[in-house]
Amino acid sequence: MPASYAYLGPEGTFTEVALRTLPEAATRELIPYVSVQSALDAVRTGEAEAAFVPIENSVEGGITTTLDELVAGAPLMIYREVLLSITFALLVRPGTKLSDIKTVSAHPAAQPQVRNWLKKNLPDAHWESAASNADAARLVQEGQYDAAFAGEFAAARYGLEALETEIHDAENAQTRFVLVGRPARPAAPTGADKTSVVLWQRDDHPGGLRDLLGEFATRGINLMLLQSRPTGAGIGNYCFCVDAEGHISDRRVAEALMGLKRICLQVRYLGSYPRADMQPVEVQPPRLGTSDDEFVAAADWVARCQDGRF
Ligand SMILES: O=C(O)C(=O)Cc1ccccc1
Repeated sequence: MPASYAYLGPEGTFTEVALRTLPEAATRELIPYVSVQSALDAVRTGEAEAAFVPIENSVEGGITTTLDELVAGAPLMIYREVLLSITFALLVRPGTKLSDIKTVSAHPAAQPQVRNWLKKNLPDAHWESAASNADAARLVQEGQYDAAFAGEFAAARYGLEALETEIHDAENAQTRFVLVGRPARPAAPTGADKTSVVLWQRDDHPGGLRDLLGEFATRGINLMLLQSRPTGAGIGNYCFCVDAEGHISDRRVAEALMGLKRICLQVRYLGSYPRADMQPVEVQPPRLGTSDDEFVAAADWVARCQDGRF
């Protein structure tokens, strides 16, 4: 049996479409799971080699179920990311008219992307959350709901028709997906990489978050995501999910992680992987002293001082 990738199913999700854009997916068995949790569990138990799940969208931010799964439990690592532009179709059983629709369903992350359209076109329709957009389509096929927001491509799979297409409140809405596996040596740097970590503060004090962010700022590292998630230990207790430009093998990134390790209660490394947009990482101001060579030279100098060879 070939190694398998678990993904947020059932068949016909945006997740499946995004997964199939990865060359390595062609050589794996792709297995749909009913939820992000179950797909990631399959990785943790060794049932699947990796799982492919949505993690962030440009309209609403982080997909919290995915972030929370990565933050807690046995450590996992992000290997790859994919960006997909998203527009929704309104899928119904053949013959259904707009005026027949009393209930609509989709994944919760779809709601902020279709809210204005719904208000204008179906102001009285009742929203029912589904485990995924394709699952909403499946439930429409079964007769549980009247309409689903999903990819137009899901219509054929579930015997539905698209009453409307190209539904999107925000232009250029994109969703980011990640391939998650068990911890392993990160892939070699490409020059266009990002590094994901979760940070827990040691204590609550004024400027605490600034101290964490300062470890990146002083080394010229730009951030691409900062999302706080409750730790579950009471109101006001948060950890921070951070995506930073660069690879752990870049000296400035490694030094920032060392700085964070010293000042944080806990740091969870979630991986270094190529950016989907393949934009080369440019060191941000302060540029002075943030290149690999300068870190090496400075470390050499300290070693020579310690040796009395300066
Ligand atoms: O992949 C899907 O179809 C999902 O249900 C997740 C999702 C939700 C909203 C936008 C893109 C992907």
